Amino acid sequence: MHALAEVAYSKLHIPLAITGAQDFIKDKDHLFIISNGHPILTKVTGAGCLLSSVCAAFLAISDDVALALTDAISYYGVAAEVAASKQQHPGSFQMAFLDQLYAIDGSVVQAKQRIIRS
Ligand SMILES: Nc1ncnc2c1ncn2[C@@H]1O[C@H](COP(=O)(O)OP(=O)(O)OP(=O)(O)O)[C@@H](O)[C@H]1O
Ligand SMILES: Cc1ncsc1CCO
Repeated sequence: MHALAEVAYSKLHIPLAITGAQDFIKDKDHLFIISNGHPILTKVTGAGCLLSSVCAAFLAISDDVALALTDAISYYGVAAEVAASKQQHPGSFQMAFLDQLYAIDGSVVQAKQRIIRS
């Protein structure tokens, strides 16, 4: 994935995000690697589509695409972790996740986010 991010950026020359167990955000100056989230997200249809919408919301209020994507994806992953600590089955998790996207604030995200900058 790290190599894919580098190759994709070298061809496209636009900021990009590749999501999965780890998330890679690449632009001209930065590579951010996020290790938040939870495997149960793969059991919920639309988790990637909803993340795209969350990214759009963060991008709408930021001048820096890579930083906005990093903030959006780490927030999303932290919300999933908190929700998964409360609900372990996909249907209940989906509701708990939506609740945590509403409930968590910046201090929770800052305390739990795992981001490597390189
Ligand atoms: N194994 C995992 N562990 C932790 N987080 C994960 C895992 N897999 C996906 N995620 C998280 O789930 C979210 C959605 O990413 P994912 O790569 O699953 O999207 P997608 O494949 O495009 O989704 P969709 O199935 O909706 O098309 C991201 O925030 C990502 O970090
Ligand atoms: C293809 C598709 N249809 C509903 S959700 C989804 C995946 C995007 O998250």
